[in-house]
Amino acid sequence: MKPPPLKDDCFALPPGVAWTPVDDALARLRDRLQAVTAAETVPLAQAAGRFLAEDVLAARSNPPMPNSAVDGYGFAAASVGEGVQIMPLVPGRSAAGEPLPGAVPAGHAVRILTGAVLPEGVDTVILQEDVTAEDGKIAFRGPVKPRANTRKAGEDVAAGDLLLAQGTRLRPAEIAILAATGVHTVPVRAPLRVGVLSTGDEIRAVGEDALPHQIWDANRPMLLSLLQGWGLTAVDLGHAPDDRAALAALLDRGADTVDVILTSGGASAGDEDHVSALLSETGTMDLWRIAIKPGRPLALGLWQGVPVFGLPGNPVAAFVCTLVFGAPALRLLGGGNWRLPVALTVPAAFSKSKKPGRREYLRARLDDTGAAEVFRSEGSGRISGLSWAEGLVELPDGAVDVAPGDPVRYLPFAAFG
Ligand SMILES: Nc1nc2c(c(=O)[nH]1)N[C@H]1C(S)=C(S)[C@@H](COP(=O)(O)OP(=O)(O)OC[C@H]3O[C@@H](n4cnc5c(N)ncnc54)[C@H](O)[C@@H]3O)O[C@H]1N2
Ligand code: MOO
Repeated sequence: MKPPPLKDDCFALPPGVAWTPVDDALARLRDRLQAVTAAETVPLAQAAGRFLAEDVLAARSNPPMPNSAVDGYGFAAASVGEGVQIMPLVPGRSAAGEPLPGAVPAGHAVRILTGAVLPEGVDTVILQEDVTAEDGKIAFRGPVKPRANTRKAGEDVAAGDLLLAQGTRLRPAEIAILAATGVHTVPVRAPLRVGVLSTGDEIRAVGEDALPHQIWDANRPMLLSLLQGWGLTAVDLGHAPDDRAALAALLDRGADTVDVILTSGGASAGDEDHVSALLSETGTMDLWRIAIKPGRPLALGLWQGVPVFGLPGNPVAAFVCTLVFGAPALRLLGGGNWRLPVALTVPAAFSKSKKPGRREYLRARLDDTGAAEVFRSEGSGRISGLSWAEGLVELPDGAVDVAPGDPVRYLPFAAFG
């Protein structure tokens, strides 16, 4: 079942807006985007990493019956007083998977193992370390706390409880709770297919020969591997020269095979910026001039109903825009909940005087003391700095003077996606 398509004007900005603050751009993406992938039911073994297409209720309680949390002896707390207690043991035992048939009479105890169902007449368990067992009897010191060392039926989750909400990503912990509560097939979204293409006459594909005025395509392999790391289906759509027909053909191919397209290069308004030009022709394009550094030009549009993120060509800008805007947007498009990365507040290991007007993302990593150091250059073509970095320092939209020791927001790369 395929959800309805996105609206033609989903990326429209209010008229007269010049520089869109990052938070406004994010709010707009959150409001305008929705799941575009089909819902399907898959066995739990194939559900890891997927987003739930519907709320899921627990099919059974966890645990299903009251059981023992320890290896020891079970009895009714009501039979236990203060001081030394001696209790006869009933024959047999209750083990996990092998419950004791029948009841344990008042004043009697039963051998019980971790995970075993509490037999009728047992509500409390004493640790075997606290007991002397001899000649079919046990001795221990009272009082005991009623229900000690036991787990109530449904104390974790009760049958019929809302287990996981629509849009939840199924991580190992979610897989475990689904398995434990008897939900063995799950309604999930199909994996989001994201196509990546590069543009520009200067670009040569990895493995091709490059003349001195040509450069190898760094963005496409970078973005494809970033998307794969996020558990998305990354599809290589190739490279288009600065030629509108060739680019249109690649976009057509993308529209037939993927759910979202990321392009890099040609996003601004230069003579050869065909991504923005083509998307403008379809009438669905909005060039978002976002108050962000790096990554100012971000062209957003629909190509035959498929959302296109026209990323800037500079590799650092393409990477940062994919993290800042792509990660939450792709999550929504794939059926997930809106989620922004959680920043750590850490001391700065650098100084910087920042002008007002746009939010800045600096390539950064934490030093031995946990302070954020930043790459020596802010050049948007300096790919080596991305490799040096392990995250980004986010400086606010307004002016700020950062001195060593001042708190700054640090976003580890792992916090995105
Ligand atoms: N007059 C202005 N010029 C530029 C502005 C501006 O505001 N006014 N902004 C600059 C900034 S900032 C960026 S970022 C770029 C973005 O422009 P495009 O998206 O049109 O990118 P291109 O011009 O196609 O490429 C920019 C740069 O990146 C290199 N590149 C492109 N694709 C790849 C690739 N796949 N792998 C590696 N490197 C790539 C390309 O060769 C250029 O050097 O515009 C600025 N100009
Ligand atoms: O997007 Mo540009 O590379 O901001 O610096």
